Amino acid sequence: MDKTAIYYDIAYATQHSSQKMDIYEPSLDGVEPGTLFPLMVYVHGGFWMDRDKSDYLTMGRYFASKGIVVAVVNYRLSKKAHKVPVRYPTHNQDLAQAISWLVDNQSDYRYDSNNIHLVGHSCGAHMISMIALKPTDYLTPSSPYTIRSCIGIQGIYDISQLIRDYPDYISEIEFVFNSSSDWEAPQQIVSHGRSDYNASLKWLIVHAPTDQLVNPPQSSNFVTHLSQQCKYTNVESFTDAQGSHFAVVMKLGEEEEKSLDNLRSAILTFIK
Ligand SMILES: N[C@@H](CC(=O)c1ccccc1NC=O)C(=O)O
Repeated sequence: MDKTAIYYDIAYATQHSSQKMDIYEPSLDGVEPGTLFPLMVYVHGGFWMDRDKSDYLTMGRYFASKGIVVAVVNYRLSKKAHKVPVRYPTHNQDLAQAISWLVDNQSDYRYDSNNIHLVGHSCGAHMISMIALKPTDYLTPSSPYTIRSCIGIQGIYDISQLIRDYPDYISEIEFVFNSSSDWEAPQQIVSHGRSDYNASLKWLIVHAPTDQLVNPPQSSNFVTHLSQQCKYTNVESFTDAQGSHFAVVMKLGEEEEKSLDNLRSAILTFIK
């Protein structure tokens, strides 16, 4: 029996109804009292404008069944229908508020806020990387914390390059940004060095060669940037995953999806 406890719709801020997350807590059966689990913060993709935490229910349950607390975060989305536009970098600021909330409220849950792992898919990988490279620009918790690793999956890291490679995307994501200067150098993530807050931060950069929506050089170039410009010494690239841009993460928690066994175990080994 799956004894994962799921806490739905926990509000981490009060400016907007999207500022909520679902927290999956592993069963405490057979676990020594006082044990603190690692915390995975999962950030969904959807081009900063679509999708929802509820798509990741099986993924949350899966990693919780392996002894990880999982927080699947929603953030304000840039919707064309919004009267007051939500624009970049609001998404990053919401994610930062979620992480800060998790650090400050750790005593209510069973995770260790010195053992945080950020996982982001597609634009979510861009979001976690922005925060991990410049944590003090974003994070404001009042308690100590350590982000130990970042796992980017089918990530966007270089928006200018993405638009050069897929010119049609500009009309889709234009309204996410105030202007192109939001993503041109020097604001570009690939122009950022690291801040020296956490030199031992580990990176796992995952990209399936079968991704048709975001091309794998986004990831391989970011790996080079992290090692050469940022001088991170623990950067791993993982390309042994099969599936479309979204299938890789939507099916990640389905154990019957054998083609994702390698990725599941790579992530577990990386976090543990
Ligand atoms: N908004 C659309 C498309 C989308 O998200 C997307 C399309 C091309 C490349 C990357 C995408 N998403 C990244 O977060 C969707 O949710 O499927």
